[in-house]
Amino acid sequence: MTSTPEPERASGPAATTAPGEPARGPAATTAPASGPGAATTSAGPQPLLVLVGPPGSGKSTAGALVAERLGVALTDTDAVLAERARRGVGELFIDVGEERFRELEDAAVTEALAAPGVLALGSGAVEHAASSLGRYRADGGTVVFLDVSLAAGMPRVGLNAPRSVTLGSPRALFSSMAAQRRPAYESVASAVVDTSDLTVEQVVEAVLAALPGSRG
Ligand SMILES: Nc1ncnc2c1ncn2[C@@H]1O[C@H](COP(=O)(O)OP(=O)(O)OP(=O)(O)O)[C@@H](O)[C@H]1O
Ligand SMILES: O=C(O)C1=C[C@@H](O)[C@@H](O)[C@H](O)C1
Ligand SMILES: [Mg+2]
Repeated sequence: MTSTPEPERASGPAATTAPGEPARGPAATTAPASGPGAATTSAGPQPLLVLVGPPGSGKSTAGALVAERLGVALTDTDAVLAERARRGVGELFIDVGEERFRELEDAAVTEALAAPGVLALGSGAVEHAASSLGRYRADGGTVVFLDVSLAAGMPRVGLNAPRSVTLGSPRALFSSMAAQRRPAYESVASAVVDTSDLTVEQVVEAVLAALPGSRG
């Protein structure tokens, strides 16, 4: 049976060291894949944890550092799709259209949920992936919803430019997309980390604290 307990809300860690330079544009899968990363169930290997959340919440950046701390590989489904398509995900999305993009993304998510390490999902993947993430959690997996406020997220994704009269407001688009997806993020999450006022290093600590058996 799928159990979906209420997500814990992790409060920010009290003291942190200065953050390292956040990683940008991670490869689809970063080494190493050894060490404690091979969470395995009777159904086979699965990631130690999965990160979901809106653009700019830090899934790729914090995910790479969490994977490094755990000594395991990071799989980033956006990077997998970009590598396979030999172009950026934004470009792929426009070239093939959303329906085909989601098919490719669903396949990448299914594969990644059967591999060890840390998994960062594309922001839009969660709506299609809810049932597979439910099974992953029922098998003991950890899904962390990295949340971010509009005010903190917009500058991170470079969408804080003034409103364009012809194209409309990126802020309004970001806001309505985030609101539409929030229930999906919340429903799949075993823990929530609000990253709005946290450094990347604090986010990493909060994510590590959400792992079962953590003393954080
Ligand atoms: N806690 C943080 N504080 C400040 N900046 C951050 C934080 N987390 C991430 N960033 C910065 O925000 C930008 C976006 O981060 P990142 O690409 O990791 O987000 P994402 O959740 O993977 O987004 P997307 O859904 O678009 O892939 C990067 O420039 C990153 O350095
Ligand atoms: O928000 C979205 O729908 C998307 C976000 C990116 O992470 C990519 O997964 C893709 O560009 C779609
Ligand atoms: Mg990302």
